[in-house]
Amino acid sequence: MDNFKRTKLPSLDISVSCRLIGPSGRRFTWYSSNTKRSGKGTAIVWFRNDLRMLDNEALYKAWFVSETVLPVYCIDPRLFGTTYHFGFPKTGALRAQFLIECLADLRKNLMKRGLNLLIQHGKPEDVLPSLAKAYGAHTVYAQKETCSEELLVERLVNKGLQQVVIPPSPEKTTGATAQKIPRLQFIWGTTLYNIDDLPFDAPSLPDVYTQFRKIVEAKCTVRSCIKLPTSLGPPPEVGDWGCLPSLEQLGLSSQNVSKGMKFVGGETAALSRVYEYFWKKDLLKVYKETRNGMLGPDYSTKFSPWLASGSLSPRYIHEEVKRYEKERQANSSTYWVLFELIWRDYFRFLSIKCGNSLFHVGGPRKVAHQWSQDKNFFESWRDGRTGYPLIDANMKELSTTGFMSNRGRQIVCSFLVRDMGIDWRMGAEWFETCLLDYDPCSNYGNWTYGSGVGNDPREDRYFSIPKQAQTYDPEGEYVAYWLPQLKTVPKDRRHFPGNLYIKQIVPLKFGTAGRHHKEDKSIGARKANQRGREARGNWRQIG
Ligand SMILES: Cc1cc2nc3c(=O)[nH]c(=O)nc-3n(C[C@H](O)[C@H](O)[C@H](O)COP(=O)(O)OP(=O)(O)OC[C@H]3O[C@@H](n4cnc5c(N)ncnc54)[C@H](O)[C@@H]3O)c2cc1C
Ligand SMILES: Nc1ncnc2c1ncn2[C@@H]1O[C@H](COP(=O)(O)OP(=O)(O)OP(=O)(O)O)[C@@H](O)[C@H]1O
Repeated sequence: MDNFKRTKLPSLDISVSCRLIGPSGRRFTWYSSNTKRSGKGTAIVWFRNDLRMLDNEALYKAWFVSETVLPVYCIDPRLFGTTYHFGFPKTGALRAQFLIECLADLRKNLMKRGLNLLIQHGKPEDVLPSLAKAYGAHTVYAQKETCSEELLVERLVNKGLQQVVIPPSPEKTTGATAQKIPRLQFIWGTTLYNIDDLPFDAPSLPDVYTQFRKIVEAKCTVRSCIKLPTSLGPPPEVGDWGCLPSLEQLGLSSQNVSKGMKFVGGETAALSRVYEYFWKKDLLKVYKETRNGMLGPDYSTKFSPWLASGSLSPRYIHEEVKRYEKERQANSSTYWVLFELIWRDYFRFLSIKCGNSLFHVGGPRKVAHQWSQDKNFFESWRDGRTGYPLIDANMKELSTTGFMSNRGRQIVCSFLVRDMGIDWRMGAEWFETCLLDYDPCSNYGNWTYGSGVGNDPREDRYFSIPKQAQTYDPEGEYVAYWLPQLKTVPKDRRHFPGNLYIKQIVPLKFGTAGRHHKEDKSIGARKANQRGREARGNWRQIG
């Protein structure tokens, strides 16, 4: 594993795996030829974080209630601005590239079914009302979002549509009174469990994950995937379907993934990865044992970037897990993928309950704590220069590939907030920039959780670097992969190489527990350590 150079994800040839898993393959058909549409006129599908065909209810509904569907994606300039407090790029180049690939794939798949994707550069609240007017659309369908930035856009689009009056079409109306305002219809589509099937409403959502999980597992069922008809046409008459943006047009410079994992955007790649992980490599049966790994493509599913962009439906994963359990085997690993997807659901529903407190410094519990915003500390964390190989390797993986394992994310979060005492929102916003799988609910949910301001029954979770290194990278393989200068260091010293590596920027809150760590006694280091201690407050060690 140490010498893997760069892995494309999925590593299968997409066109080959598509044939294996596609409609003519051995799995159930995704497209149904029986359904008849019964609607009139034009409906718009406003694609957001649901960049897929399979199990896309908004697309299905729009098709069903119309004679023609106009699929639209708006390149919203706000997504390419800066993060809220600290001014980092709102979308980094790697996620932007992934998004462009998702859009190209969606367009290709829509064309296969007799439609296309209209790409518009502009804010949805400007684009959609004018399209609704130009095409006389009676309805705009879109997937519902839950965080305030997206909710604001929803309100603005709705307001814009209220100003649009669709004149009666001459041949189909009898009186002049049939003028209409296009409706905005939201569809719930991000989670495994549908919000309408929950046995509680958002304000009474259990605060603790385990309670939430036990209730939904006992009382709810996961709905089946929505199947689309084989043909979605005819398309509306569109002069120019628009071009996909280049990174430069989005104000970003192209970034080559030189090592680690290169994720390919789009539904086709997403379905290939599911096929590869479950069926071809047969990894689902060992997921629970491998999921805490950090190195390589196969220790965990790597579904998250496709889930976040909506190129992959969690309900499809559920159906595939159930099929695997029937055809191969069911064990705690096959269940555990669903267990993790319920975490994702939990953070999504929590975002409705918590509102903006999810983004506030005190988090949902409104914890008062003195955080530091020391630029030097933060930048050393961000750039992978803390002097702790485990932190530095993970941060380098993040900036090189846009991905970091769940284990790595917990460790670097704990280090930033507990060992360095830095404002957790700086870390969360940096993740917002970099992560391919960035999702406001899962990101801010996990950050508030990890920094002790969320709904964690264990408020003071501290991840001890020596212990984490010993357990999850005992041979130092992971750190040597990302920090090649450590390759020549003996394996048992790779995590604490002393003067063979850069100086540690702060001491660990609970020390290095006898590892090969020489205290740095320089004046600069003493000052930095003191600043660190002042900022770090009183966390207790549990990890
Ligand atoms: C500080 C921090 C920030 C995070 N930010 C994000 C984020 O912005 N977007 C995101 O999708 N995940 C986030 N996670 C959760 C988790 O790290 C990733 O979902 C996971 O590492 C993705 O890899 P995978 O698909 O191989 O996961 P697997 O282990 O294969 O899990 C399967 C799926 O379950 C879901 N899942 C697993 N763990 C979690 C979790 N803790 N919270 C929510 N969903 C989970 C994901 O959708 C994942 O794809 C964050 C975790 C931490 C600690
Ligand atoms: N999708 C999203 N991605 C990232 N951040 C989001 C998203 N939706 C909402 N937010 C964040 O929610 C917060 C908005 O909360 P609010 O309106 O309460 O801000 P505020 O009161 O001005 O914040 P503060 O008091 O911290 O300055 C902002 O931090 C905003 O970035």
